[in-house]
Amino acid sequence: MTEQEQREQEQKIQMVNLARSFYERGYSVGGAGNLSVRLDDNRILVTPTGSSLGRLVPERLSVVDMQGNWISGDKPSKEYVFHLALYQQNPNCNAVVHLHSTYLTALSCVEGLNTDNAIQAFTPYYVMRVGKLQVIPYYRPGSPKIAEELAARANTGKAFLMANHGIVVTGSDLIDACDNTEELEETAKLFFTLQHQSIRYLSDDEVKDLENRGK
Ligand SMILES: O=C(CO)COP(=O)(O)O
Ligand SMILES: [Zn+2]
Repeated sequence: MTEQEQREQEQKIQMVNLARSFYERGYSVGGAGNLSVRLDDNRILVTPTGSSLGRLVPERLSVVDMQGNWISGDKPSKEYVFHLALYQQNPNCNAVVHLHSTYLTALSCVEGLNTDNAIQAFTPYYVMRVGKLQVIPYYRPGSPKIAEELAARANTGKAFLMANHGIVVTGSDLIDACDNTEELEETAKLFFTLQHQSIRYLSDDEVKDLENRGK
């Protein structure tokens, strides 16, 4: 096995393990959600369409090239087009997570969200990991319009709430994208938990101080 093949095998096993962990902790149900990661040679590893995140198999994960040609594995997720759009537009994006996780999906169904940032910061890690949560309009799952919306915003943030659908989060690698997603889901959970409280949001200065520090 070449070094590249070895690394690719490790990335496949990592995807299966992280996806199963999401599934086991209730972040995904049924066949919902999809993950992808950038491989060498302009190729993308993506979860197959219709697959449960709890039961992925390394050898069956799909590989597509940057033009969207299906190279190997099972048929790729119907959302692979929007995953590709993010990789094509943003060279720093190396992994993408899409989930219908409960609290973020609940938030995606709320009327009148601020589409520039659906959650104003009230905890530091939200700022440090994600920063802001833009909202893209509703399109049916698999619509090429989702890719257009994300391509236009690919360099403006890491997290995108898809109205009445779920969440898309990017990262520097798959672990980073998964950690960003978990932080965001937790933030949405806190947001609903605090619904009837008056929240002390972080001030602009407090947010700026965090933005300059990274995570
Ligand atoms: O979440 C999904 C669609 O938005 C799941 O689709 P796939 O099973 O094709 O990945
Ligand atoms: Zn979906």
